[in-house]
Amino acid sequence: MSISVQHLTKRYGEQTAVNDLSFSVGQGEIVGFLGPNGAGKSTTMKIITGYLDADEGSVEVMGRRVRDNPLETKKVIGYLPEANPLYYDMYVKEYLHFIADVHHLGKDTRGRIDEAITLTGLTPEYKKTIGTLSKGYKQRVGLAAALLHHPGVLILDEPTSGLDPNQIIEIRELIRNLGKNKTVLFSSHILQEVEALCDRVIIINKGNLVADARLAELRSAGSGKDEVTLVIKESVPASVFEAEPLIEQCRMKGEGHWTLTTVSSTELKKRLLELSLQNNWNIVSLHSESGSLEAIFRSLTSN
Ligand SMILES: Nc1ncnc2c1ncn2[C@@H]1O[C@H](COP(=O)(O)OP(=O)(O)OP(=O)(O)O)[C@@H](O)[C@H]1O
Repeated sequence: MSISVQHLTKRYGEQTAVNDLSFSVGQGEIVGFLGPNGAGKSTTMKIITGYLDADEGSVEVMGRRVRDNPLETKKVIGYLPEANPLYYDMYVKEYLHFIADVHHLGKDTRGRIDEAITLTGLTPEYKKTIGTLSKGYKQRVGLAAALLHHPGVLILDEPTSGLDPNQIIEIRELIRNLGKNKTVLFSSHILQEVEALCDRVIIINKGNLVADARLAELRSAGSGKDEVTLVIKESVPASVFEAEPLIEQCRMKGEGHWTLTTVSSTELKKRLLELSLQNNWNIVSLHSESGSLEAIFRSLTSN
């Protein structure tokens, strides 16, 4: 196993941020680490990378126990923290030199920097100071810094957060390429991204593991529940849907925009058409989806 997390618990004062969490990631896997805000993802990643100590449990990365060998483990891990701390006054190459020195890369420094710049697509921008780069390029600098020492494991905390759609696609491609010969654990709130990049997901909620499965397994496990999206021009109270036996859960996503969970989308759509006739609703759209990652994520993390 590249990463093995065993019974990890981390408390901040009274709050348990990570609770008896266990999972492992095999060599060469790209695994998505999901959970709502505050679920404990960053805390777990900081413990895996040796930047934070756990209260209980243990972590091994490529056979090294993180707590016993923090320096040794840092050599095999490339970490992109959520905040991506960078020195904005430094030139890109200057910063990468600084990181290379931290890793004692010695005579390999130049070659490694050029390689990381090429790999992360920084070539057109590397002559600038970091502070003048766009957010997407700053993220590439963080990734280049994480790659310099040729780590076998990459831990990326929300690598595409705050980027525009083009940058998201570019960074995603980059992660996909890096994942060809590295183990990658990355956190994200973008479920399509997770679907595009990985076969397996680990989902936590309030510090607890709620799913650790291949996407295909999750989808078939969740396929007993369908989601129907109804958009109507009229504004109606939730009680209209709550009174319907076919509807297990209703959520308003916007004025007249409803997401309804049911065991039978076919039956529910028929019923919604009846309701729209009875109440003179103007339907803008009515469609269903079964076993979407979004629906599964919500059902696992909604308490
Ligand atoms: N240094 C700290 N001191 C006290 N509480 C903390 C600290 N760091 C995190 N927490 C709390 O621990 C919980 C888990 O936080 P964490 O940042 O690990 O969640 P997350 O899943 O990464 O969230 P997000 O998706 O919003 O980044 C949160 O309730 C957070 O407020």
